Amino acid sequence: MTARLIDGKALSDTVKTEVSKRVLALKKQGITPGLAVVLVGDDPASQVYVRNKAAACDKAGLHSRVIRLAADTTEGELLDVVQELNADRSIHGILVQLPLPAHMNASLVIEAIAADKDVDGFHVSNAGLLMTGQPLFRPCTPYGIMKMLEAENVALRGAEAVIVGASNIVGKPMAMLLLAAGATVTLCNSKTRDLGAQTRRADVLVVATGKPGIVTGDMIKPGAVVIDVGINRCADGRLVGDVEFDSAKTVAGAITPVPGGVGPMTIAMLLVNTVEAAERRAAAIHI
Ligand SMILES: Nc1nc2c(c(=O)[nH]1)N[C@@H](CN(C=O)c1ccc(C(=O)N[C@@H](CCC(=O)O)C(=O)O)cc1)CN2
Repeated sequence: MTARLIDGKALSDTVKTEVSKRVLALKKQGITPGLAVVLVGDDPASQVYVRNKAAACDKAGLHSRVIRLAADTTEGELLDVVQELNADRSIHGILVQLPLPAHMNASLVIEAIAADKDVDGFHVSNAGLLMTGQPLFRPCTPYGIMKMLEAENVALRGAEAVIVGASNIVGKPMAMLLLAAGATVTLCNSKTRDLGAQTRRADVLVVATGKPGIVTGDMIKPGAVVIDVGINRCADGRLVGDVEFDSAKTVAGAITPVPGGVGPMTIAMLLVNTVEAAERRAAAIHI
């Protein structure tokens, strides 16, 4: 058996085309959705992601503003930039690219972003709204995964969903979205005993640990849908996921590739959240 490939690149193009139609409708009302991306330091991967976010905005007709700050910027200086963006009417969405340099408290910075511009969905009030089933912004990676599962017609009601990795930006919000869709959710972490015993129960398996090859084919239930969130660069320059692709594809029913799976969907859903923020503001003006 060879698993069906879930093409995140193709689906992200479809989502971005939908976004550009919504942007056009807003422009007819005199509103151009604006996204501000703040990058602190010179992490090479973050630079690529930020460039790709700005390019995706330009292509879909959104206004983007990238603010690049030196690695030795103080937390206070960064908080001042965030406050300026909170007050800027041309900006509907703000994100601070993670990871931040070690001398900064990421939670403090995220909490400084106005919750109604927090298009990453990381602010505590947005995490709370998601947890209580009234999401304002769904975090982009889990939101993109839900879109992929929907596009693949994966039945989630009553399904066993196992998530490996309990981060605030992927694992925990993923658990909330799958739970809301009716799945029975198991959230594994680095202390989980006998990880394979958990993953082998999964109809839907999401792996987001940053550990290349942590899940191998023998840890997957035959026919399962496997979503690989990991993006790890090997010494030879190749990108690999957290799932050992060659052994997994012989067992899974469907699997996301790396690259070309979850990553492109993260950026597409960021555009969706930004347009939603602009639409909400437009609706508030017209009430
Ligand atoms: N503020 C945020 N920081 C980070 C987030 C986030 O959602 N918000 N997620 C990740 C990084 N990330 C977006 O920022 C991201 C990662 C990967 C991709 C992507 O398209 N990957 C490509 C491969 C790209 C490459 O060549 O390196 C793929 O998988 O096909 C997009 C966005 C951490 N930080």
